[in-house]
Amino acid sequence: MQYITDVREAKEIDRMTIQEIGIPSMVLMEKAALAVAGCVKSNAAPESHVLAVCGMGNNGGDGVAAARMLWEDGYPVTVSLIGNEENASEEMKKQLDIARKLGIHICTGLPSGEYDVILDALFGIGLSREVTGEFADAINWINEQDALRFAVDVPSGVNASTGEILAVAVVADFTITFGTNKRGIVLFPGCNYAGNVVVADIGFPKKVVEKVLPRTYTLTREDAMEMMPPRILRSNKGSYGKVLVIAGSPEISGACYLSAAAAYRMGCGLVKVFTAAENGPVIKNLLPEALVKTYDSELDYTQSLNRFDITKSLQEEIKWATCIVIGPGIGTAEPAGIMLDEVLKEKNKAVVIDADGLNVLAKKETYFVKREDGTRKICLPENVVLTPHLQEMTRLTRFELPVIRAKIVEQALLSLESANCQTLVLKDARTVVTDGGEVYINTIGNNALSTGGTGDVLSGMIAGLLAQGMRPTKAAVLGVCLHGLAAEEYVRRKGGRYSMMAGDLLDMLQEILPK
Ligand SMILES: NC(=O)C1=CN([C@@H]2O[C@H](COP(=O)(O)OP(=O)(O)OC[C@H]3O[C@@H](n4cnc5c(N)ncnc54)[C@H](OP(=O)(O)O)[C@@H]3O)[C@@H](O)[C@H]2O)[C@@H](O)CC1
Ligand SMILES: [K+]
Repeated sequence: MQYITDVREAKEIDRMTIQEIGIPSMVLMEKAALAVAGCVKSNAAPESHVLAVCGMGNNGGDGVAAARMLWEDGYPVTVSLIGNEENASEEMKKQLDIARKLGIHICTGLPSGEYDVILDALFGIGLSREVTGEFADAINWINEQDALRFAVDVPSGVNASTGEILAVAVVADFTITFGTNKRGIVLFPGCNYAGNVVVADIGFPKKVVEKVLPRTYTLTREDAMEMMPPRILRSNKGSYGKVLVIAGSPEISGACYLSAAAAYRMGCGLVKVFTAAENGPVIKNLLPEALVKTYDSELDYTQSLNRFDITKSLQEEIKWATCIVIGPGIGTAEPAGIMLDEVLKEKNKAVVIDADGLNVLAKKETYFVKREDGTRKICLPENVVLTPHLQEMTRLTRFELPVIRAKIVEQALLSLESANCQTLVLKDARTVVTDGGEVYINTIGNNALSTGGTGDVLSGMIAGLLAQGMRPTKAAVLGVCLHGLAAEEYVRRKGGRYSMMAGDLLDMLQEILPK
């Protein structure tokens, strides 16, 4: 597991390390600078002419120190100072003093001349507002140069918490970030500016990081493999749970197939599909391993007798199941709403609500608390997992799409508002999973996933894990991570991002899951 910090957490780790543990700020800075210089030496030619563009905070101090280390190693180096030196931080003043005593070339403002390497040390986690004036000019100039760009801690101009661009930002080839990865260079659009990210250990004590306990984390492939539920030596199909997939409508059959097949592929013992009668033969043909139960989609479900029948039939299946998926391809007609209400009466079995299940949910005021500004908080119990993409999220919460896009972690948390309620899987290029407490940001996967049906596969995968006894949030995190790994495996094996279809993920699961 890798912690990802926002600005507040990163500053708190700095503060505690310096003030409570007693490691001097200059020691941390020297180590940060060593990491930057090391990254330059590993990636740039030995004769490279280096320019360090430095602001007046400690990020600038890192830049001056790294420039000095490269200078000691024989690189021709220039330091360019942007901003008023009178406002420089104590550490920055000390670094400048050292560099001047050594005779390193320092200029005020942007230099003329050409450089092979530029260190971007204008702003790090101290960036506090939009970039304007000479700072914006410097960033634009840096981006125009034909040089390798190394960003110190964070590309200047990127909000290190949200990934937003504060007017303009450096487009780096490498970012050397200190101690922990930063949320702003994991999330879009910030990650597009960071290039290759190196997380450098500069000596923040583990104890401090654990005490600050960053809220956000990500997983590696190894972490995911370790989280997999165990396979028992003496087992049978009853040992790994039963998934009920309530999905499909007269017009759509593929979604419930993909979801059901994915649940099986994740290792659950039995899958039953509850679907419109029109889908019965299709599912039996595509997935003979699944049990199938159907309802008559042509009946009038405003009639209480028909409502009673479908509810009764569904109740039996809910009783049978270990966990339930509702929504893929289910449509928004009357039966979908009746079935969703029935499923949500279940408080002990895990329930995944996906796709049209979410659109139906969005129309039911009883599951939400309205705020004065018209937005809504989702109020469902902790056995529920919701898997909206951003558009579905706007329907659920009434948050505006650009706001969710810009602040995906904050908006996910705001929609739940308190810990230990339902799990939210907010799907995007960086999917966020949270139950209101910890936040997982998925960094695995690729844009091959941007195709119809991949969401149905995900809902089935999560259910497959839930059926094997995983807690909702853990199952959601692991499902998202494995879903990304399957897409990466496809690209690795087939060499392209264009051709993948959702069904290919099912085949890739066979490749990536533990043998
Ligand atoms: N603490 C430590 O010991 C360690 C810190 N480390 C390093 O320090 C970095 C954090 O340093 P930091 O806190 O000094 O902030 P930093 O990113 O340099 O920016 C602050 C400066 O920018 C200015 N400013 C802000 N926004 C602006 C804008 N839009 N436009 C114009 N000016 C703007 C702001 O000015 P002011 O807001 O006061 O006007 C101030 O001058 C961190 O990312 C890491 O690299 C490492 O060495 C490890 C040890
Ligand atoms: K920077």
